[in-house]
Amino acid sequence: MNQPSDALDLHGAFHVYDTTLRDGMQQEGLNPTVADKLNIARQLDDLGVGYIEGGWPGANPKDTEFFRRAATELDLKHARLAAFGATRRAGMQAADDPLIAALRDSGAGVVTLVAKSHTGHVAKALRTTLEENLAMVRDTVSHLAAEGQQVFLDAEHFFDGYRLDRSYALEVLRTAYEAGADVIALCDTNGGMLPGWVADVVHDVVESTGVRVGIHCHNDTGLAVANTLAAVDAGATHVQGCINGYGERTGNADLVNVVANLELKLDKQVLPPGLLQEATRIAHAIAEVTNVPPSARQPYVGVSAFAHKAGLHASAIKVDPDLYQHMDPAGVGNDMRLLVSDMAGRASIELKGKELGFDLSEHPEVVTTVTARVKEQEARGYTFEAADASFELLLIEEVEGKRPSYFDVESWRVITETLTHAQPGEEAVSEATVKLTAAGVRYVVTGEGNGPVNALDQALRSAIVQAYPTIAKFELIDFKVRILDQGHGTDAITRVLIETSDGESSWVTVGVGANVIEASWEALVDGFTYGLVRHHIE
Ligand SMILES: CC(=O)SCCNC(=O)CCNC(=O)[C@H](O)C(C)(C)COP(=O)(O)OP(=O)(O)OC[C@H]1O[C@@H](n2cnc3c(N)ncnc32)[C@H](O)[C@@H]1OP(=O)(O)O
Ligand SMILES: CC(=O)C(=O)O
Repeated sequence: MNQPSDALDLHGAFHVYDTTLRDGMQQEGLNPTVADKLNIARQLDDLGVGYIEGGWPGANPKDTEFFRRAATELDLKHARLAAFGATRRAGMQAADDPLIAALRDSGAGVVTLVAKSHTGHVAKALRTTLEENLAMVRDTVSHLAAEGQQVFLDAEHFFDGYRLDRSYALEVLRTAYEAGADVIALCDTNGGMLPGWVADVVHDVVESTGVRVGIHCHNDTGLAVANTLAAVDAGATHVQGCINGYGERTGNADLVNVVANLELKLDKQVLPPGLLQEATRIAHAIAEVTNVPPSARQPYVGVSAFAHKAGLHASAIKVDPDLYQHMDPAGVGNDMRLLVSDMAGRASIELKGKELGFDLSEHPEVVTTVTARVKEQEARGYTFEAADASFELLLIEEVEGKRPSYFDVESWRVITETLTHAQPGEEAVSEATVKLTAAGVRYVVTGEGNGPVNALDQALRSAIVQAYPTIAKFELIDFKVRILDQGHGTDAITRVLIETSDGESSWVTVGVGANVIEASWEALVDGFTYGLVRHHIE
C-alpha cells in the first residue's frame, strides 16, 4: 500500500477522517463486497480526505481481506488508511489478544481504538473495574504505538459518560494521551447531544487535558453536522463522518456537509485545494456502489439542492442567481436547475427555455402561452418537473408552431389473455396491434408482451423502427403509475411517467388519462418522439 508521507500530508493541521467503510457500513441494508470497499476507498481518496477507516480487521473475514488487498491494490494519493478495533479484552495483555494482533498485522499505518469512557458501560458492557478499563486503554495504546502505528482513540459514549462522571471520563482521555494516542475523538455514540452541550464539553476537555480532540457524531437528533461544527468551534481539530451520512441507526455526520461548511462558510481549507468541487460526483458515485439511491434533498450534493420551483424565485434568479442561493453550486460540483410546474411564472419558463437552448427573451407571447398551458395541464394531472422531455415537446410546439411528429397513428388496441387453468409458466400474455404511417409508409404491426404497455411498446417500436432505425437503441427503463383522485377507485384519473434510455442518457415523459393504458400510450409516444428529436432525426 502506497501511503502518503507526512511531508505530503496536506491536512496535518486539521484531520478529515472518513469512517464510511466502518461506521457507514453499520447502516441497515449496507453490505459491500471487498471490491466495493476498495472502490469506495479510491473515491474517498479522490475527495482528498486525510484518513480512511477501512474496517475492523480480525472481526470478520471481509474486513481482514480488505486490508490484505489494500496493501497491494490501493495507491492512495491523499489519505492514510486506518484500521479500527477495540482495546484489548479485560484480564489479558494486549500483546496476547488476537484482535489486537489483527490490528497490528493489518498493514495500516493508523489504528483507531474504541475505548469505554463511561463508568456505566465499563460496569455493564465490559463487566470489569474502572482500573482495569484504564489498564486496557494504556496497555493497548502503548503496545500499538511501540509497534510503530499512529494511534487514535475513539472515546465511546464520551458525552454521556462525562455527564455521569466527568473526572473518570477525563482520566480515560489522559491515560490514552500519555500512552501515545495522537488524537482522542469524543464520540456522541447515542447521538443525543445538542450543539451547545457539545461545545461546552469540548471546550472543557481542551482546556483541562490539553489532548488533541476529535469529534464523532451520530445523527439521532438530526444535528450531527451542527454538533461537529460546534466541536470544531470549541477546539476540535479532527472531524469524523461518513459520505452521504451513512451509519448505524440514523447515520453519522455527513462528511461532505461538514467539510463544505468548514471550507465555504468558515473559511478553513481542510481538503486539498479544488477537491471539494468533486464532492457531488463522488457522493453519487459512492451511492452507486452502495446501491442506496442518493437523497435528492441532501444539502450541497443532492439533485434538488439548487433546484428552483417557485415563480418568484425564478424571477429574481433571472437577475442574479445569488438572490435565492446560499452559494455557487459549482463550489461542490453541483448545478442549478429550474423546475417547471404550476408554481412557475414567466421567468421560470424563460430560464428553463434557456437551459434547454431556447432564447425566449424576444418572444414574450410564447412565454405567456407556455406558462398558461403548463398551469392548465398540471391542473389536469400532468407534472412537468418530473417530465422534462414532455415539457420540451410542449415548448417546441409553441416556439415552432407545431409539435414534432414522426408518425401518424391511425389506431391501436391491446388485449390480455389469461388461461383459466394456467399451469406454472403459463402467465397472462398481452397482444397489441398498432396501425400508423411513418415516412409515407403505412404499417399494421402486432406486438406481444408480458403486460399491455410492454405489448404496445413492442408493436410501436417494430412499426417505426423501419422508418427510423435509431429507435432500436431506445429502451423503456422505468414506468411509474400514480392514481390522482384517490377515492374514485378503479375509475380514477391516472398519471404515468415513462423513462426512456438510448444507452447513454435518459428522459422522462408523462401521460394522463382516465384509462391507465391510454395514459401509458401518450407517455410512450412522447418518449419515442422526444428521443428522435434528441437524436436530431429529420
Ligand atoms: C460504537 C461502535 O460502533 S463501535 C464498533 C462496533 N462494531 C462492531 O461491533 C462490528 C464488529 N464486531 C464484531 O464482529 C464482533 O462484535 C467482535 C468480533 C468484535 C467481537 O465478537 P465476540 O467475541 O463474539 O463478542 P460480542 O460481540 O458478543 O461482545 C463484544 C465483547 O467485546 C467487549 N468489548 C466491548 N467494547 C470493548 C472495548 N472498547 N474494549 C474491549 N472490549 C470491549 C464486550 O465486553 C464483549 O466482551 P465478552 O465477549 O467478554 O462479553
Ligand atoms: C466509535 C463509534 O463509532 C461511536 O462511538 O459511535
